[in-house]
Amino acid sequence: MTTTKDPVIKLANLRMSYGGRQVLNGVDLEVYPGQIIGYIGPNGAGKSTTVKIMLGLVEGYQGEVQVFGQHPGDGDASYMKRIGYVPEIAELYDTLTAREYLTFIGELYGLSTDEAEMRARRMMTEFSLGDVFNSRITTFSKGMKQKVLLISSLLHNPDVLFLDEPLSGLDANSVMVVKEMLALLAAQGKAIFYSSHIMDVVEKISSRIVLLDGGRIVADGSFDELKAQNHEGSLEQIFNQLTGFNEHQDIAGRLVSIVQEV
Ligand SMILES: Nc1ncnc2c1ncn2[C@@H]1O[C@H](COP(=O)(O)OP(=O)(O)OP(=O)(O)O)[C@@H](O)[C@H]1O
Repeated sequence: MTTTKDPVIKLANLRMSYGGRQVLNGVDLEVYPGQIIGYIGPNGAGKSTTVKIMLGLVEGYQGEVQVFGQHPGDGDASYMKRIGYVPEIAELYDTLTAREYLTFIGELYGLSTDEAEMRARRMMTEFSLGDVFNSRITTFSKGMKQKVLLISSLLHNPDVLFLDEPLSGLDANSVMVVKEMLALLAAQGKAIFYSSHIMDVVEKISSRIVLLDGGRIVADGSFDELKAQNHEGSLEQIFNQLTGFNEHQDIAGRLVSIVQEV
């Protein structure tokens, strides 16, 4: 992919092993402002590991990692203020109210208390959660917690967003709001790393799709480019083809047989 802008993220020959087992086998990737990267791959492909390395949460990798020209783990974490992160499994502080939690997160990202609280309140209201701003997060439904997480990743107006299954638990109306919001943010120059197993959403929202399999990038391009290269109709079919998976009917049949055995 060619562009005149500098990459916000650059990975070169990124490798990582856990206990002698290689989980990243040389990942090369440059991400540019305005891109929505659909970052996909089978379970265990290495998606979360890559993201955690970029966030400075995992060390011990080999190869080159640059985020806004900085190297994670070099002691200067100032680039983190330009990043928003929605993890797949979140450690929300359930005993706090949404106001307390979001104000705390906003302050961590360098906002004043008043600014963090005001921005959080306004975003909560837009997500129809204005009435529960002062309620404890422990009382929230899964979708409500997901909205709080999304808000927490956006409070400080980051330049790069890492989103892992960001639509998890959201109702159909909220899904439309978030998809539209991501498109608007990308149009303003934000780079968005969108990791999900929901292929039809990835297909629609991504300007570029990166498919990781076995710790390697096996496809990188727009959906139309991948379609032209693979002669398949949907991203789900391209995913199946590139990851060599064509056994879903056999496996489903065997599972149903087991279910029916008793
Ligand atoms: N802390 C760890 N210790 C040992 N192995 C790990 C650790 N974290 C991840 N792994 C292994 O690294 C491989 C890649 O894991 P990773 O979580 O990056 O995959 P993923 O692509 O995000 O998968 P999923 O789609 O299931 O979330 C897996 O085989 C996993 O078991």
